[in-house]
Amino acid sequence: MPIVSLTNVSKAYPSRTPGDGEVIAVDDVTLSIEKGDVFGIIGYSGAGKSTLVRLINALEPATSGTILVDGVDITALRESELRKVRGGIGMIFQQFNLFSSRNVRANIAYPLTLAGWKKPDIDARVTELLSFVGLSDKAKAYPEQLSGGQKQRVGIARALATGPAILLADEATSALDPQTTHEVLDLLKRVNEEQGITIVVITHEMDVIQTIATKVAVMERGRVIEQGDVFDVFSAPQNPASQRFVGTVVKGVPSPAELSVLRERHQGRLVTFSFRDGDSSQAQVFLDLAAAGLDFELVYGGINDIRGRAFGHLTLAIRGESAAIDGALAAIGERVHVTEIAREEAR
Ligand SMILES: Nc1ncnc2c1ncn2[C@@H]1O[C@H](COP(=O)(O)OP(=O)(O)OP(=O)(O)O)[C@@H](O)[C@H]1O
Repeated sequence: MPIVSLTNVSKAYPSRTPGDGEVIAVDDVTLSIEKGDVFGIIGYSGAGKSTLVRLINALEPATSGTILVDGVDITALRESELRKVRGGIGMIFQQFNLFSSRNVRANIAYPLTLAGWKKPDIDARVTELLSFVGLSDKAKAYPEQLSGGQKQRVGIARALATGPAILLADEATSALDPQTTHEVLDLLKRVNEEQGITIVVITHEMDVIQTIATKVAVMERGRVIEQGDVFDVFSAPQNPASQRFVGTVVKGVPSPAELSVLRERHQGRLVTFSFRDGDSSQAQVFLDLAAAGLDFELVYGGINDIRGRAFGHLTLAIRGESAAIDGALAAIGERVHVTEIAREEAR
């Protein structure tokens, strides 16, 4: 059973511009998140990601549709019952949202105090969490004495304090440098793998998804335009908007500017071969082209790794008789994805 499931969920807000009608922030979204997933939600600013998370978190009511969290329809609950649902969901934020007047230990203890835990139990739990996030030596420090990465570790410890089943991360690494981002992502991976917590990651940073997510949903103008296994969406995105996103992080696909440079420098037809693990080997492609009597050179390429599975793109400039090229590409196209990105131009 999914831990979170949305069916035809929409959320409309009155527009911030008076007299301007409504903004449909989330538009007819259906998705399910399985227990143990690291589920990424990506999309440009304004796509509706934060609104979607506020709906899952029961911070806002949906305008229509059904939202099940752990099998409970939260759209039908009263405020007192919603509070219980929120207790099972931890949240971390881009700006960390720590209390600057409290030290690290007191920040992490805060939700436990709210939940009515006894002092010795709080102390033991906070000590355990400090060790899990690697900040045992910072218990007495104040947020302003910490680096961004350390602050987010405190945020994670605080979010985990009451033992939630789900952790929502809203742009949790967007304020961090790349090295610190990777340390925080490693910690989130441990939260998922060692504690079995389902994580929902909202981000506009594709490499965050590539590093930790198992599933991904791409949002555009309130809608989910593509969703699936990260490997599938990244290695063969179907929707043009997802292709644009994925193109920003996937190695091996020339950008339009790079393509015109390639076009300038190399004669022949420029063809990209896209490989996914299990497909026919790159060597076989070269052998097939050679067997067809074609002349070719490798002009662009790259291999990507997503959680141990590889895919890649190689662009070749192929020269020879047009019919021979067409025949070879048709035969190779039976086994690997072939995209002709530029034909020979008259020079
Ligand atoms: N309280 C609100 N009142 C009116 N409009 C809102 C409100 N909250 C969000 N919106 C609008 O809904 C749309 C989706 O916003 P949302 O913040 O969910 O997008 P996002 O993908 O999270 O973007 P960002 O990354 O910039 O936060 C935007 O057009 C936004 O202006």
